[in-house]
Amino acid sequence: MTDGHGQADDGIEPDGGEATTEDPSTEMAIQTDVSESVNDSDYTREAGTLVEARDVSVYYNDDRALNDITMDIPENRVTAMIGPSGCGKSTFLRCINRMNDMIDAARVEGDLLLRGKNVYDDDVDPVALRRRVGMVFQKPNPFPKSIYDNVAYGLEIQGADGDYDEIVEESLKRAALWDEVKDQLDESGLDLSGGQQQRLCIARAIAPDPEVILMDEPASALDPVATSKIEDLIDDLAEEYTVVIVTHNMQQAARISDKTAVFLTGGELVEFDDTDKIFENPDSERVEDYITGKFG
Ligand SMILES: Nc1ncnc2c1ncn2[C@@H]1O[C@H](COP(=O)(O)OP(=O)(O)OP(=O)(O)O)[C@@H](O)[C@H]1O
Repeated sequence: MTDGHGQADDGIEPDGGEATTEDPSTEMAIQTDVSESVNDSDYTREAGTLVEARDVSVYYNDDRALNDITMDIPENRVTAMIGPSGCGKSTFLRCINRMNDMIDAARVEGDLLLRGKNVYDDDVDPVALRRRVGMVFQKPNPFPKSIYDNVAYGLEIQGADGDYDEIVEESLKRAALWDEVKDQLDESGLDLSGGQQQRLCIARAIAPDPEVILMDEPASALDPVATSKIEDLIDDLAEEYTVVIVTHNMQQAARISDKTAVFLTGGELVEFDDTDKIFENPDSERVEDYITGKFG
């Protein structure tokens, strides 16, 4: 994000310190698991849809950042959100796991349903929700802890059951990092390369076994080789998870996503469709102009 709401390097303090919207320790605080209540279905929905936005608007104080967004995000697919800077992509992403709750000025209107349950209902615990909706940020933000502890940390503070060694190994494998780090699990996560750190953060997001993984420009701080690994990984992840990714890179959206949502100035969702359709034959002239680089 480029609008002054900060990167995680000033907020990641697993043993204390101020929480930010990009601080994974915030998401992982010990809470009673109310995931059952999130699963209760109050709504009918289209088969294959995991996340539904219904007339979602977001305001920061009096300024509207998102304008009546309605869209269905399919399960086990990669959905990309593209659009010019400031059009509300990150704001929308943060609606899905209620990270906007941490921004005092933010107010969300409308319904945001996960498996048919409005995540903004009073009986939904945002921290339990964030175990089901993991998040990976633009800049890799591992904890200043060992590789092992980076992945196990969230499990520990949640008091999660299970064999942590097994979960750590499995998460690192799913994040395509295991082979590179299996002999150095006790070494600091901060000593890894940027691309490895980002895959470590993905392993950390996977460890609690979420249903959705939100990614906010996960490769924009990485070199082309590391970016390519992350893109391959995203493709693999979609076999098990629903991935929603914000990217500034249109080629990346075209390469990795099944669906693309185009947000334009004013926080408007102008078109949402199969990625091929958006890039080859969009309905909206404004989308065509954006895709072809006429503005934005
Ligand atoms: N914490 C905040 N407080 C006040 N305004 C905010 C905050 N976060 C975002 N905004 C405003 O909301 C609008 C949408 O911002 P958002 O970061 O969601 O856009 P974006 O499309 O993700 O942008 P970028 O591509 O630059 O990251 C912008 O006008 C931005 O200035």
